[in-house]
Amino acid sequence: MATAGKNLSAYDKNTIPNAKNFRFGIVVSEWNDDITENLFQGAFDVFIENGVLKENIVRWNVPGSFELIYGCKKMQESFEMLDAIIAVGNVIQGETKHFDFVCEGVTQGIKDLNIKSDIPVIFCVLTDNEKQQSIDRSGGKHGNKGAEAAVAAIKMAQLRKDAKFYKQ
Ligand SMILES: Nc1c(NC[C@H](O)[C@H](O)[C@H](O)CO)[nH]c(=O)[nH]c1=O
Ligand SMILES: CC(=O)[C@@H](O)COP(=O)(O)O
Repeated sequence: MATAGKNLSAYDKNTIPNAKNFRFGIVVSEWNDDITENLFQGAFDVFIENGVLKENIVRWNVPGSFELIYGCKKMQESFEMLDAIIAVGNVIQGETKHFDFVCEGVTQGIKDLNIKSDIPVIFCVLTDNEKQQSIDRSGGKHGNKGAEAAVAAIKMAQLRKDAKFYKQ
């Protein structure tokens, strides 16, 4: 189902573990900050709704989505107690192929971070053909991708915790 068929902000609280003991990082791209700020707020609000303490949410900013890779890597290295990180960005097609390279680079880079580190990085990067699509997915008619990312972060933090338990 495409995004157009669902509300990105909708989730069943009964399927979400209580997150009061989890600690999260959010790395936010400053490109298209009118969009990325809404994505950040969507994620932040879902964390608070599910019991995360404000002092357990760390935010860093980076210039653009391509820098999310390095920013998330350094956050993994700097805060080993984090349970998950969300990478927040918004890439919008321009006149050239730069869009393709930024999107592919960020996608592969964040994938690599998930392989190399024990702290999961959630992909909250909108890769849109036009601005209206970004507006629609950052608190508009299709909900907020940031909310969806926070739900994923909580679920992955719980999976990571369960995996450590079974490894004992
Ligand atoms: N055009 C967009 C960019 N471009 C900038 C790159 O992300 C990067 O910061 C630059 O190439 C320097 O390394 N970034 C976005 O996040 N969104 C865009 O639409
Ligand atoms: C994704 C981009 O870097 C892009 O928005 C830049 O625009 P352009 O391709 O017109 O240089």
